[in-house]
Amino acid sequence: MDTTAPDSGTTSAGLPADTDAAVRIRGLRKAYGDVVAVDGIDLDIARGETFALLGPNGAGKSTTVEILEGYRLRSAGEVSVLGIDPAHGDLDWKARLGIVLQSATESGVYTVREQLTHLAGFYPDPRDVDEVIAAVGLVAKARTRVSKLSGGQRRRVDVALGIIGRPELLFLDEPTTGFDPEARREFWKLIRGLKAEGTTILLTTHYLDEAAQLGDRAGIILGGRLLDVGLVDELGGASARVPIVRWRESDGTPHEARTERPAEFVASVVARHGGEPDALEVIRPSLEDIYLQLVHSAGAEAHDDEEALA
Ligand SMILES: Nc1ncnc2c1ncn2[C@@H]1O[C@H](COP(=O)(O)OP(=O)(O)OP(=O)(O)O)[C@@H](O)[C@H]1O
Repeated sequence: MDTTAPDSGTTSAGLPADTDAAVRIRGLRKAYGDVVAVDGIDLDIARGETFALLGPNGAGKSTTVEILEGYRLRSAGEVSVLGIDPAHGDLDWKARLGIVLQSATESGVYTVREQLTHLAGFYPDPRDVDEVIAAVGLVAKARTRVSKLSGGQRRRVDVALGIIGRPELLFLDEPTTGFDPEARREFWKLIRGLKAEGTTILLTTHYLDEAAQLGDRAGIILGGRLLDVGLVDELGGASARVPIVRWRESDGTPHEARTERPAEFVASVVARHGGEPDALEVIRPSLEDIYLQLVHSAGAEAHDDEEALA
């Protein structure tokens, strides 16, 4: 499986300066005592790309992302983020990153505007505070203390804090948790705008529709390993995307068939029924369907291997 971005060269030794790659990861491993959280990941993320890192709870997403952000030290492997090893990233390097962590903002005594103005002061070329407040939909709350905001509104403050410094690379760790559906769509618009400006984005999310909406490519991580990486529209390969026809027989039994020729198949079901079958639908598997399929079959394989060893 090729997990590297299509336009970046690979090397066997070291991590040469690669102007196209915002993130380069080779053989990344992280163990917490006996727990191996990340178990040999290779991945490139190209500049300007939006990459969605997906996987179940405990798969190793946050550990990987925190190593890239310089918050955690790796056990082994090589990593380069904007050309710098995050284990040795200085303040200039940090100023080029935007980070929206999983946990929400705590500094509740300041207003939204005060907090953003304060943080903007640390960056060489920050965005306009009021523009950012408008972009995250908090104009009406700009003078409100963060402690008085709802959970979803605080999350919007987190996103605002993550983008105020005009980052080259933005890390979004489950950014829309707690957002109402309209706010999520507004957030997607904001992210598309950042992408259009050339921002590289690494997104982790449990909302597969969000990954499908925003991601150019996605990777599925399970047990600390990358199970699959590809263009969002191609993940899982062609076989995972074969249309599904569902209908109910006259005795009420539900049926499902996968076919490359759904129209022909439906015609045969209609002919057999002598009319419209109950609850007929033709669907193309969504990213969520494909994700669940991949994660379940990898889980089943791991279980079979364990049984064979027992
Ligand atoms: N500080 C820590 N000490 C010990 N084990 C840890 C620590 N942080 C994470 N782990 C373990 O490492 C594994 C990967 O955790 P990680 O937080 O990276 O997963 P995740 O994919 O981000 O999960 P989630 O979707 O729940 O956020 C888990 O088994 C977790 O229990």
